[in-house]
Amino acid sequence: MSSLGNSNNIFWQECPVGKLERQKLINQKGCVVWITGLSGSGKSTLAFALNRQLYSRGKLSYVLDGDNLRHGLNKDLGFSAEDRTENIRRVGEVAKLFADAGMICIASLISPYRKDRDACRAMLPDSNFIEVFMNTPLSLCESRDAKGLYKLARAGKIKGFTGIDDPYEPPLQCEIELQLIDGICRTPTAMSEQVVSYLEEKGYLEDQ
Ligand SMILES: Nc1ncnc2c1ncn2[C@@H]1O[C@H](COP(=O)(O)OS(=O)(=O)O)[C@@H](OP(=O)(O)O)[C@H]1O
Ligand SMILES: Nc1ncnc2c1ncn2[C@@H]1O[C@H](COP(=O)(O)OP(=O)(O)O)[C@@H](O)[C@H]1O
Repeated sequence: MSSLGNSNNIFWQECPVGKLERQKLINQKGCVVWITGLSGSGKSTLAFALNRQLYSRGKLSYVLDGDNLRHGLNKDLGFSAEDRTENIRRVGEVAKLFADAGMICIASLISPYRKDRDACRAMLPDSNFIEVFMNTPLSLCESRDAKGLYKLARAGKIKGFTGIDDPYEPPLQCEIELQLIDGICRTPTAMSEQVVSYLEEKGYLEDQ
């Protein structure tokens, strides 16, 4: 390829050590676990619980959390539709690199637009994109209000807050949906175990 996007005269350089070799070396299979949901739905909590459980099993994972990435890589982005799309695109590209390195990459971002999540899925070969939908009702997210942002959004002090005056498009089809059972939210550990079981079932935790 000699031209791509805004860069001209660039050529893909094939690395002599491939993904399969890297996976064999670290004995795991690279993939992306993409956690989407409203603010306060429990994305970061699940991401960190999963990170810990995988670590305990000797599997290396790394969390790309929306809040944290906005302190660095994405510090130039706000919350307009365009900026959110660019935010998700960049994190999708980074997650793809982590998965290519052989890591289990856990991305936890609101990622409110379906087309942006689907674009990230399309970046990953061989269905190595596992979308986890935190289907926590807005009323519960708002009652938690861990950062006080819903209160500010309701008071009109934050404009364009997801779920209040900005859209959230739930997945139409996702690999895992985590929701209340009989109106009760399960523990982060229980939710994380469900994700680990899925990874196990699909062979992501098998020795390579
Ligand atoms: N307007 C608005 N809407 C939604 N969220 C807001 C907004 N302003 C600030 N925040 C804080 O930013 C965190 C979400 O960042 P993300 O990068 O995950 O958002 S997005 O995927 O680009 O929509 C989100 O963190 P989480 O609560 O962890 O989801 C909020 O703390
Ligand atoms: N499974 C859960 N059960 C009870 N409380 C939870 C659970 N998951 C998250 N929380 C609490 O909800 C709040 C928001 O969680 P957080 O992981 O920060 O959500 P998000 O990353 O989606 O904004 C935190 O105070 C957290 O302790």
